[in-house]
Amino acid sequence: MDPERARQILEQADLIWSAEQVASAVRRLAQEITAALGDQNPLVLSVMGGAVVFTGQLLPLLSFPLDFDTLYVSRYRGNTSGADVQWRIEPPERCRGRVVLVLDDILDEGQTLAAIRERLLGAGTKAFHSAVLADKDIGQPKPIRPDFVGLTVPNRYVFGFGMDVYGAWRNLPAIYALAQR
Ligand SMILES: O=P(O)(O)OC[C@H]1O[C@H](OP(=O)(O)OP(=O)(O)O)[C@H](O)[C@@H]1O
Ligand SMILES: Nc1nc2[nH]cnc2c(=O)[nH]1
Repeated sequence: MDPERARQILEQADLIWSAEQVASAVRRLAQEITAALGDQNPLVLSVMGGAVVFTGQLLPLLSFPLDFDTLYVSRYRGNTSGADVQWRIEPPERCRGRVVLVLDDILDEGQTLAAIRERLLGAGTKAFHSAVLADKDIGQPKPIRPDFVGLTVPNRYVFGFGMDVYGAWRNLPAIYALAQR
């Protein structure tokens, strides 16, 4: 995106969760995940690209044995509304028979995470768990409920901490909502 436009979007956006609030939520999630899965030797799968920052902050706080790999699934593809779920990196073969923890940045309508669960269970995953940094309050039922949720965000398009706005600002340490027109 044109950098001037990116700066303008950030200036007009509303701060939803500060960097310290997000970091605190990640620390709490690490404790909850450790208590639940610390003796399960899980395969942790990070959903590229939005979960990259969440994953990078969370993994060093998980001080128990685990394996790590990535999935690459995309539904929004730089837009602010979702389309079909497209797989760019499929689940690894080694998910078979494993306890799996999927990390994603945001649960919006839940279609992406539900599709991931279906694909992983179909590929022989023994137990599926999921953690999302942000759960969007869409006011409607969702097809999946994550085991671990960091923060709730309002029913607006949000960005920062791995989440993009038209491709920009994944690098922000806090979470913002796009200004409403
Ligand atoms: O709950 P849903 O409505 O299905 O939306 C959630 C998904 O949307 C985002 O991915 P996106 O398709 O934007 O790709 P990205 O991770 O590359 O940003 C996010 O990372 C989730 O995977
Ligand atoms: N960046 C971003 N990606 C999403 N994917 C689904 N909802 C959202 C959202 O609000 N922001």
